[in-house]
Amino acid sequence: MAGDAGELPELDLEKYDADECVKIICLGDSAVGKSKLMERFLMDGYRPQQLSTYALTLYKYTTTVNGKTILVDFWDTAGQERFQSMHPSYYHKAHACIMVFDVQRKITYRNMANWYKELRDYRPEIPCLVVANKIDADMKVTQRSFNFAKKQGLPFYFVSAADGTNVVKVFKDAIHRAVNYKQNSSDFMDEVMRELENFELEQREGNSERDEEEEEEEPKEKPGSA
Ligand SMILES: Nc1nc2c(ncn2[C@@H]2O[C@H](COP(=O)(O)OP(=O)(O)OP(=O)(O)O)[C@@H](O)[C@H]2O)c(=O)[nH]1
Ligand SMILES: [Mg+2]
Repeated sequence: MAGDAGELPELDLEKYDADECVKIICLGDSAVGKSKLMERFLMDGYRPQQLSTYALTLYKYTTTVNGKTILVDFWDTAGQERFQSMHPSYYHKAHACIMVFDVQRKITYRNMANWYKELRDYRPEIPCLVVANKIDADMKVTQRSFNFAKKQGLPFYFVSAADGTNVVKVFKDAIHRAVNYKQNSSDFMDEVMRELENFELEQREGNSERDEEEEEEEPKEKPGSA
């Protein structure tokens, strides 16, 4: 299950040979294009027709930031309109959030405030990026001002999952912000998590050094003892 992977980042780090692991979540009403944006970024593709995401989809992606290998867990979920809010575990240990609305549907923009409130209840300080999707349907919308992001002091992007406009930029910015947040956050629980991860890393490194020493120290067979 996806949740298990989120709870065992140290195993993932080894498996993917990564230095750091970050979790990025996506929020927004149903059908605003969350899954399509991920599809566009991760697969560089876009299939026009697709069912809603059923529950939770977890995508793994590795990249390099400042010379370090970063494993990114992208969490995509579905049908928020149907559920109104997300399960707390969705927010758990997230390092950045991409909030999406559909420029063609006003209600999805108005609901940004609700999503943002819920996000802040769980993750008061993580970077949040606001994304206005589907600009390909009517380029004139980019002349309009959507003040929600500005009011909250959040970065804002006009994008299109359909033709790819700004998609890579949003995701790259989100990854950089997530890594930066993870390394420098002053949120108390994050600091505790960071200490724990460092402690586990040190222990693992200690163990593997000891294993190597033990291998070297294996008694050599005495000549003629066989
Ligand atoms: N024109 C246009 N249509 C888009 C764009 N992005 C998504 N769509 C369409 O919008 C619909 C919903 O996209 P999804 O990515 O499934 O939306 P979602 O936010 O993941 O929806 P849920 O999984 O139900 O929460 C699909 O029919 C897409 O083809 C876009 O950039 N432009
Ligand atoms: Mg979806």
